[in-house]
Amino acid sequence: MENQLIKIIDRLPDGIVRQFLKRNAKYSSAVAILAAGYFVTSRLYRVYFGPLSNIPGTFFDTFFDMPMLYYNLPLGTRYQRMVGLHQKYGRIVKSTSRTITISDKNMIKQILHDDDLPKAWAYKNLQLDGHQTMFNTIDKDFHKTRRRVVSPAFSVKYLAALEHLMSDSVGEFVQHINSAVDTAHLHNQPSAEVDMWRLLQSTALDVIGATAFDQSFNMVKNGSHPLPATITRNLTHAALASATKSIPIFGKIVDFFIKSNESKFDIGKFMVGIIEERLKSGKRKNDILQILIDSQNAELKNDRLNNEDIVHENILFLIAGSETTSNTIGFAIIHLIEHPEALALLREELDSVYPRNGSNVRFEHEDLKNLPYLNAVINETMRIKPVAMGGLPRETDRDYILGGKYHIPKNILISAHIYACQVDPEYWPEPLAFKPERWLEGSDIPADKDAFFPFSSGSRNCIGKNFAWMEMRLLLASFVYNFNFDPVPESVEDAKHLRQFITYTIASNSYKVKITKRH
Ligand code: HEM
Repeated sequence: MENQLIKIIDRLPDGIVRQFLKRNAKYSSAVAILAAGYFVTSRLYRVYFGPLSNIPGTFFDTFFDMPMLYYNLPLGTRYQRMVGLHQKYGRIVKSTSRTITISDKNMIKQILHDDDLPKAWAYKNLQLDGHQTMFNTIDKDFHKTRRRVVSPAFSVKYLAALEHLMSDSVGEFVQHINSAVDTAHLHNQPSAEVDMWRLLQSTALDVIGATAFDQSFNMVKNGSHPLPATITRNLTHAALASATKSIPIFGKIVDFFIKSNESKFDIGKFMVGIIEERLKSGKRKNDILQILIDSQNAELKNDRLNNEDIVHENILFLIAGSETTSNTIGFAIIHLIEHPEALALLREELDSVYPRNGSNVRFEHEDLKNLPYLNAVINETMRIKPVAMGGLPRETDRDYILGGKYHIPKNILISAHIYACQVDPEYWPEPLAFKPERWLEGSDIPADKDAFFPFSSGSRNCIGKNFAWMEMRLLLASFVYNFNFDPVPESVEDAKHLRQFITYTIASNSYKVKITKRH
């Protein structure tokens, strides 16, 4: 041991430290042994007597406190491990010495709704250039003010005024598929092959562009736009940087890679251009941006959003409001393909409301919102394919009693694992089966709505919930009503490989279907 230590010291560059260590090699080895002993003892203490020692979990996780990246390899699969831990240890599990995850419906309600614990520190990693938004702030006062100012843009009444913008984008989506089928026929092919996953993403981006600042990105028409592409890239970089920053050299390499891959597109300039144009024109428009701009004349100073605040909130809407809805509808379509009996029931319902007369139908949300089977298909999809698959992390801001019996100290991260809760067999019979009928009145396997949190709960729940419902109903109804569809064989395979990156998605980001027109 002593000789080995001298060898190591010999490799160090000349200097006072090296000379000192060499002369005192004997003492140094004693110090090293003591340090190692301290490390092991303190970790063992943490496992068996630490603040979370009464919570079940693996010895390995608590002893080593492995960084998130370890379980995130291949990227986007951490949620699988957490689900596995819940299956093994139950509804409350320790995943590091300072983190627990819960899948008990009452505990989830307690932390998200009743006690409304603050969001965990990790959300700060999502603050692009350190800028706070309604989503990523962990400051409760900031959030309360920002949410109050933005809320009118998502009220049911205001959304009704935005419906025509949404419907225009959905109309483009239907038109795009119609043209693809016509082109296929011209080439003597019976059906068109369309990548639904990407087309839905493009449609959702067009919807959010049109409703957020009256400017569709024309993604469906043109296939790309630098703004959403840059935002996705920045976000992926932020997530990667946050997962690797605690690993010294690797973190630096990732940082270098990110800097050298930054997009040339200036999001701020693009967005400020739109805001300034609106202010200069003096014209009011019915979109989300107008509500944010109006805040600049608010009586209270804190209620006024400057241009930079508006840019960041709009970026947030693009992120939070696109893949969330498009992936949910993508998964709904996959489930309907796998369950032809459910597809037939949905078609029957839509056909009964809009009798087929050969002309193009423009769906009204007022007619769709109360359709039980349409709502059941979307709810059932959000139950087994929730957007927030990775969990919703909160942090204790005081010594805390969870579920009436677990003593949790301050500064512990508690993550609400909504997926594990939404497939818990005690709450949901046949938990992994896609059964829209559980959401229908009088069902013999009724949905346990208290164990269902797709939009979270409490003060930090999804502000875009009504927006999302309107868009998802319009999109799914239009597709199912107008088209027949079957997957291409590679896509059946693709759909088995899922990942949680920003949202829960298909790893290949692609799902191709063969489409024909229904009439
Ligand atoms: C199927 C669609 C959607 C689902 C399942 C969903 C789900 C969620 C969830 C679970 C949260 C809480 C996240 C957390 O605590 O970390 C959230 C927050 C949020 N969502 Fe959604 N979302 C959807 C669509 C949308 C849309 C369309 C928009 C906007 C146009 C939107 C905007 C937001 C915003 C701004 C927040 C932060 C709210 C706050 O902290 O006050 N979401 N969403």
